[in-house]
Amino acid sequence: MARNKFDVDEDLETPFSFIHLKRLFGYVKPYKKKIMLTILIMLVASGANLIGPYLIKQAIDKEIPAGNVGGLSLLAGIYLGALIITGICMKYRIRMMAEIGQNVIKTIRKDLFTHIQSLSFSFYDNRPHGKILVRVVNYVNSLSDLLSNGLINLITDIFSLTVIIGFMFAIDVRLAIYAMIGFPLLAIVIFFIKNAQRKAWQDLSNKQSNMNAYIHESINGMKVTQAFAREEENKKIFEDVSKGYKKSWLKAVYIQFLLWPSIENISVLTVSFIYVAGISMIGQGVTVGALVAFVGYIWMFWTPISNIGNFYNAIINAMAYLERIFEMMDEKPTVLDNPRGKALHDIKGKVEFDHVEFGYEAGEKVLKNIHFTAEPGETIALVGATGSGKTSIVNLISRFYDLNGGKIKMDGVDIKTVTIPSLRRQMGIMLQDPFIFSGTIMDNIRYGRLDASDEEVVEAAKAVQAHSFIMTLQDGYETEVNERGTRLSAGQRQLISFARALLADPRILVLDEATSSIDTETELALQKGLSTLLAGRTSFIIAHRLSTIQSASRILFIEKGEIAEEGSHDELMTRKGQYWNLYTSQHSSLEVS
Ligand SMILES: Nc1ncnc2c1ncn2[C@@H]1O[C@H](COP(=O)(O)OP(=O)(O)OP(=O)(O)O)[C@@H](O)[C@H]1O
Repeated sequence: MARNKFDVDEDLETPFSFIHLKRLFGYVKPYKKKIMLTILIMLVASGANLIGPYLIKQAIDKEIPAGNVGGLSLLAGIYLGALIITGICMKYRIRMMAEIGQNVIKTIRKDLFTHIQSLSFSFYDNRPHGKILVRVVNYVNSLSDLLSNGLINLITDIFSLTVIIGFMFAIDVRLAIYAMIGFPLLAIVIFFIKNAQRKAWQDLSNKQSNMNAYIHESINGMKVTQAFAREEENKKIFEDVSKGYKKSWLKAVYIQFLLWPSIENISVLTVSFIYVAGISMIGQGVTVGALVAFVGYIWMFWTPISNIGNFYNAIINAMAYLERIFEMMDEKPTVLDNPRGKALHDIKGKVEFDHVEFGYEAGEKVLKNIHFTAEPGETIALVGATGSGKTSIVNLISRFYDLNGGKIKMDGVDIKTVTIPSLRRQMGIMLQDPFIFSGTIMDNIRYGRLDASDEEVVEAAKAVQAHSFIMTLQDGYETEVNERGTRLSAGQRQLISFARALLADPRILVLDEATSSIDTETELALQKGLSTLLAGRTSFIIAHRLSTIQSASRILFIEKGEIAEEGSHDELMTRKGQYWNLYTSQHSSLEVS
C-alpha cells in the first residue's frame, strides 16, 4: 500500500478474485462435520415445510368433496407435525451457524492480528492506524452474516428449489413451464445490478475506513485539538468525512435493494400469469386443488430464489471487505526474517556499521556512508541537529528497517543473516516516545522480560531512580495506568520505560532521548545508577542535552545523514569543530539563563 491519509481512498492493489472466497471457505473447513449435520437438519426442515401445499391439494380435491372428517383431521395433524419439526430444526440451525460463524470470525481476526504484529515499521509509517483497526474489527465483523447464514441457506434453498420444482412438475407440467418465465427476467436484473453493486460496496468500505482513520487520529490528537481550539474546524472535516460515508452507504444500499423488489415484482407477475393461465385450464386436466397448491408452491418457489438473491448480495458485499482483509494478510513485512537464518548467539556487544546507506523511500538517502565500530562495553553518543539521522541509525541496529547499502555486524555476524527475534532479544531499547500500556506499573516494567520476578522489577526501577516516585503512587507498583500512560508525567513515563529496557538485561542498550523529560536532579542520580548497569554493555545514547553524554567513550556528530565528527568529548572540544560549537552555544545559553 502506498502512503495514505484519512481523506484519501485506498487503492486496491490486488484485484478481486474468487480465490478470496475459496480462502474464506478454507476457514470454514474445520467445521465441515457440524455444517453437514446442520445441512441435513435443514433438509428435513425444508422437506417438512414443503409438504404443506400438497396436503392442501389433497384436502381440497379429495377429503372435502368426500366429507371425510377423519381424513381431514389426519392431514391437519401431519401439517402440524411438519410445522413443529420445521421449528425445532430452525432453532438448531440458528444456534449452530451462529457458533460456527463466530468461530470463523475469531480465527480470521486472530490471523490478522498475528500478521500485523509481524509487519515492519514501514507498514505503520505509511498508513493511518484507524485504517488498520477498521479491517481487524469492522470488516471482519461484516463477514458474520455471510458465514452465519449464507452458506447453509444457500444449500437448503437449492434443495428446496429442486423439491418445489419437482412438486410443480408433478402437479402440472404446463403450469410448471409457465412458472419459469420469471427466470430470464431475473437474470437480466442481476446482470445489470452486479457491477454497480460491487463498486458501490468497495466505495463504502473505503469511506468507512476513512471515517475510522479520522476518528482515530482525532482521539489521539484530542489534547492538541483542544489546546489550539480547533474543534470547529475538526467538526467540519468530520462532517465531510461522515457525509462521504453516508452518501456511499445510501448508494450501496439503494443498489442492493433493487434486487429484492425486482424478485418480488417478478414473483407477483408470475403468480398472476399462473392464475390467468390456470383458471382457463380448469377442467382441462387442472383441478381447483391443483391450482391452489400450485400457487402455494410458486410463492414458496420465489422464497428460496429471493434468499439466493440475498446470498448473492451478501457475497458481493463481503467481497469488498474480504479483498481488504486478505490484502492486509498478504502484506509482506519489508524486513524479512532470513528463512535460513540462525539464532544470534549470546554476543559480547561489538557493533560495526560498515559503509551503511539508508533511506525510508526509494531514491532518498537519509544516511550516507555511516562507518564506525563500537567495541563491547563502549558508550557511543549520537549528537546532531534535528532530522540529521540519529534515530535512523539506532533503528537500523535493531533491524527495524533494512539497509540500502553496506552492512551492520554484531560480534562480526551480519545482522541480516540471523533471526530477528534472536537479534532483538539482545537489545534494550528506549524509544523517543516511550509507550505505556494499560495495566499496572509492574506489568509495564515487566514487559522488558516477562519471566522477571517482582524483586527484579523493583531492582530495575531502583536503578533508574523510578522507585521513589512509584512508591508515592496510590497502589505503588500495582497502580493501574491508562493506555499511553496519561496518568503519568512525561518524565515518569521515561523512567518506567528506562526500567523496562534495563530489565531485559540486554548486551546492547539504545537510549533515544531517554532523559529529555527528566529533571536535572533525577538525571544526575540516574547517571550514577546507570554507570554500574551500563558497565559491560554496549550502549548508544542520543541526547540533545550534551551535558549528559560527556563521559561517553565516543561521540558521533551526525550532520545530514553523515558522520561529520567522531571522538571523545575532550578530543572534539580541542578540535573546535561543530561539536565544540554546539557545546559552547548550549553552555553559554545555560550560563545566561
Ligand atoms: N518513518 C519515516 N519515514 C520517512 N522519513 C523519515 C521517517 N523517520 C524519519 N524520517 C526522515 O529521516 C530523516 C532523519 O530522521 P531521524 O529521526 O533519524 O532524525 P534525528 O536526528 O533522530 O532527529 P531528532 O533529533 O529530531 O530526533 C529526517 O529527514 C526525517 O524526516
